[in-house]
Parts: sequence; C-alpha cells; structure tokens
Amino acid sequence: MTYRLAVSGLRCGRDERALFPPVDFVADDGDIVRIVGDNGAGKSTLLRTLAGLLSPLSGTINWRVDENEPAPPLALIAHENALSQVLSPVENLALLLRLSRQAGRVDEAKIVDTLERLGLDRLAHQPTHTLSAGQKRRVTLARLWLAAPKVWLLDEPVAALDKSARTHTAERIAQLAGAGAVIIYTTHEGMALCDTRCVALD
Ligand SMILES: Nc1ncnc2c1ncn2[C@@H]1O[C@H](COP(=O)(O)OP(=O)(O)OP(=O)(O)O)[C@@H](O)[C@H]1O
Repeated sequence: MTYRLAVSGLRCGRDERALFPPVDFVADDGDIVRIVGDNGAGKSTLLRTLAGLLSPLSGTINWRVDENEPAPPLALIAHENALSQVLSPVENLALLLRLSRQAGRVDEAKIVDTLERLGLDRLAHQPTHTLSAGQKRRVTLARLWLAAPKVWLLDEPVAALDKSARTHTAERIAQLAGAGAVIIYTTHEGMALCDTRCVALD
C-alpha cells in the first residue's frame, strides 16, 4: 500500500495567531521530512496539527492511502518524554504499547532486548526518575524499535542524545523509511538525518 501526505497552504497557530507563513509539502512512503526552524517557530505546533491534535488555522492536510482507509496509523513522539517517573522503563514501554492500537500483543522480552541494545540493560527495571535526561530519551525512542505505525511524527528526536545514540537512532529512522514508513521530524539544529525533503518555517 502506498501513502502520500499532501499539505497545502497550511497555517498553524495558537489563539488564532499564525506562527509561520503558509507551508506546502508532500511526503510519500520512504520520505524523511525535516521541519526546521528556530525556537518558537512553530515546529511542535505543526507536528501536533499533522497528528490531528490541533486544528489548522487554514489550509489542508490530505492523506491518500486507499478508498477504505482515510489516514494511515501514525505515532507522535513529542519533545517531552511521556514517561511515568515511578514506573520502570519496561513498564512505561509496555503501557505505551498497550495504549497504541498498532502494537498487538506486548512482548516484554522484546522490550528488554531493545533496552539492552540501547545500553539501558542495568536500568530497565529501575524507577524512571533515577535515569538521566539522555537515558529517558533513549527509553522514549525505544518505541522506534517496538511499534510499527506507517507514519512517525518525531519532535526533536535526537536532542539530549550522545553521539552514539544519535547515530543509532538515525540508522533506525533510515531503516524505517527504507521499509516504507513516512518520517516527519523537527530540529532547530543544522543536523540532518537522511532527509529526502526539508520544510523551513523561518
Ligand atoms: N500550549 C500552548 N498554548 C499557547 N501557546 C503555545 C502553546 N505551546 C506553544 N505555544 C506557543 O506557540 C509558539 C510556537 O511553539 P512551538 O512549541 O510550536 O515552537 P517550536 O518551533 O517547536 O520551538 P522549540 O524549538 O523551542 O521547541 C511559541 O510562541 C509558544 O509560546
């Protein structure tokens, strides 16, 4: 199945105030779209609008999938880690996967394996408040290895990560796109992943 997101004349804002001039772009299966802009430019607001959490001020967001499916399954990984501080990384991920309709059966052994691969084996069962900021971000990004939505909306995915975790995450994002996912991510830095398209909000 092929996907195409077509964004046309899209203005996003808060309290009816537009944050950036109208944007137009398309994203197809396998595309990695970088949304770039300074702090406060509206990158997170645009991602939340694409996720359907906020209404656009004007313009259109159209997903073309097939006649029976108006929009593909998508996942938003927000800038703030949505983790309970009292639950462990394993418990947090199991809960997040259970809440997502795409997850199917939650395989705890797979969660533990993924956390080990991300260098978090010793911390997998500790309360999350005992982890550093970068370790918490790794837990959040473990979803990239555990869930399978067709569209990923990633807000500053590699912020707070060290060089090896950035490389590991960038490789995974490229792998997901290679398997046909659509990746849309934000950054305020010059750093790019293997982008195929770029949308500048400045
Ligand atoms: N929940 C909210 N209610 C009202 N205004 C908000 C809210 N969240 C963000 N804003 C405002 O919208 C503007 C854009 O914020 P947004 O978080 O989209 O920017 P950003 O480009 O993602 O910034 P950053 O790089 O700092 O994360 C800012 O001026 C901010 O104050």
